Amino acid sequence: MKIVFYGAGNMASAIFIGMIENRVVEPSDIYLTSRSMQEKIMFFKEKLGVNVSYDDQELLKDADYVILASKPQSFPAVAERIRPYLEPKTKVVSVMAGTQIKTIRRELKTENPIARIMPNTNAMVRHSVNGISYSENFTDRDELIELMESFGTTVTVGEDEMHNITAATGSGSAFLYYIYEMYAESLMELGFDEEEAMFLTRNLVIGAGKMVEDSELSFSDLRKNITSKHGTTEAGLNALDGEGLKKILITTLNAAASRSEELSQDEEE
Ligand SMILES: NC(=O)C1=CN([C@@H]2O[C@H](COP(=O)(O)OP(=O)(O)OC[C@H]3O[C@@H](n4cnc5c(N)ncnc54)[C@H](O)[C@@H]3O)[C@@H](O)[C@H]2O)C=CC1
Ligand SMILES: O=C(O)[C@@H]1CCC=N1
Repeated sequence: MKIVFYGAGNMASAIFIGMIENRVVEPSDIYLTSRSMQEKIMFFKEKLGVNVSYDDQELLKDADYVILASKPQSFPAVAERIRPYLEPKTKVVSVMAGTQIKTIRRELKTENPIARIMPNTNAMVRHSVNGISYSENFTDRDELIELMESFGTTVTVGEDEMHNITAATGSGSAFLYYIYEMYAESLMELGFDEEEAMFLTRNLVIGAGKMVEDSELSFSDLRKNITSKHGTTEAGLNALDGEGLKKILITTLNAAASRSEELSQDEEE
């Protein structure tokens, strides 16, 4: 198998590290390239044993998959590199938020099968949620799904649903991290020093995550098990509801999904 990544940043590295650690590919199956010779990419070569090249012809020769893992704004430059050497057998897989299949087809000037995936950086710990949608001619889907399930779970969606998946799970962990960040800062307001606030928050989050993983209870039942009548938790939850937490989250998710739609419209102009 030959899998070529254009881009070796946060998302690409979470994917290829996930695939290698879970042994669905050999490090020698992975080929990386980036915009410039970067220390980071050489680190991956030395640490993991993956291939690194800046020769597009060599990279794309006999490739089974090419993974588009740059920012959407860099895609025209990436497409220029790929276009001359893309072989008919190579399946194109994009992780770029908001870049539509028809745009990828147009920029690459190709009829090759194209899939869009929307993973998240939890791929590093095998817990990415991967939205996936395909061009009609992407018929051989099982192999791609197997590759993706090595670093998480896969949900097949229509391309128009990608905006919501991008908001919900592509960006979603950043929203949760931000809440943890704000929680730690709020503990400092309560009187803990920074080290204590980070220690307490980190262990709280790890413990809650493990409870979600191990327990069969719903989020709501887990919460209710902590909430005594007229107790401290109830007082805190009432305050949280009073501030309109759900409304804040709906606004957050709508903003992210709308930005994904905007990105897909920008490219049509
Ligand atoms: N970071 C995340 O959590 C997620 C990111 N994505 C998508 O993944 C893509 C990459 O995001 P990140 O990894 O966070 O960005 P990043 O900035 O960490 O990495 C971007 C990579 O693209 C490379 N690149 C730029 N121009 C290039 C060119 N002309 N030729 C070859 N490589 C080139 C850069 O050298 C770099 O390695 C974005 O399109 C984003 O929408 C999707 C899901 C989650
Ligand atoms: O912020 C972004 O645009 C990318 C897409 C999903 C997560 N990160």
